[in-house]
Amino acid sequence: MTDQPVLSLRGLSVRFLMPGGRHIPAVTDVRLDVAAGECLALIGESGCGKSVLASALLGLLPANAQACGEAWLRGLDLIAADEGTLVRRVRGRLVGLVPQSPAAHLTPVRTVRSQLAETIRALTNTRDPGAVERAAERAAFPLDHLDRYPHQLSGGLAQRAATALALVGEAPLLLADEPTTGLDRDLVEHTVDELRRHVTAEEGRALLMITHDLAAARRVADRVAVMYAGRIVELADAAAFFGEPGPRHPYSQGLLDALPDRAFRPVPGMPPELGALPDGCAFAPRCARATASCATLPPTTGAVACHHPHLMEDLRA
Ligand SMILES: Nc1ncnc2c1ncn2[C@@H]1O[C@H](COP(=O)(O)OP(=O)(O)OP(=O)(O)O)[C@@H](O)[C@H]1O
Ligand code: NI
Repeated sequence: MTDQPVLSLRGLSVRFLMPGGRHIPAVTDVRLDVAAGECLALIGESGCGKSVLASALLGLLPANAQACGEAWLRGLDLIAADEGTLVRRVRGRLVGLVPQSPAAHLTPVRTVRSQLAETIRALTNTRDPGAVERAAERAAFPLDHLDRYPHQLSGGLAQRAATALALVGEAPLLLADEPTTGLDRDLVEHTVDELRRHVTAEEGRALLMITHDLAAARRVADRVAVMYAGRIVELADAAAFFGEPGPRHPYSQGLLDALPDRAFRPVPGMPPELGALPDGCAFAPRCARATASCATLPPTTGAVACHHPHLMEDLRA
């Protein structure tokens, strides 16, 4: 195995072109790496750009979107790839997508067996019927449910079917966008544990998990990337972030304080309109630590984009 990251994002930005020549910057200047065997959780409030980033990696942005920057995966820049390359090499093969809503992602009129068989044929050229059962077993999908239709599955089993499909191509990057939405707590834990199980350095696989669910992120992530208004404002080791010394960006602290088992105090105010961002720090209007210096964009020194992040010493005090 090499030390090369599985995924390297360099200056990745996506903006939407709107009528009247307006632009909406949904993702701005994202730089991060995900290593083999690593799970990176991408967190942040609704509308901050998480799913747009995921769509950019799969070449599935809407027509009015413009992506720039680079996203390297096994020597291929996903942002520069044309549609043919995306179909032949990327979707399912380099990037396995675990969808947000498996029920909607699965084809309603076909059984799980037939959908798995088709994906296996398409991605691996295998017609061996045993391959379907092996694929189901990998995702702990029960074999006696293979002949069911998606609507006959519980939420948890639909999620496992979707995971089985995502794993077929042996993709080095698993991309999970809110894989636990609508599942109850036990199933959340089971689902993220299952995903985690497939992410090993030996297999050279990495997981980028987009989630609102900080408890799920805490359970499986090695590192956390916090997104605010399209930018990554903090990149941190998960143990330090969720445990001691805690997050350093005031927004990250706000997210954790909002948890029911912590202060249960929501981040004050609302996320900004992406089409009307302030010139400086986008979080400043909601930030108790904001000063005049926040009228300029914060530097990204270290892994925190903030003019006055919490200092490690203060957090420990
Ligand atoms: N087709 C589009 N046209 C214009 N703007 C869009 C379009 N799709 C998304 N956006 C903008 O991109 C922003 C980010 O959306 P995105 O779906 O990535 O949010 P998210 O972080 O995934 O939120 P959630 O947690 O609710 O899924 C939205 O707030 C919206 O302003
Ligand atoms: Ni989303």
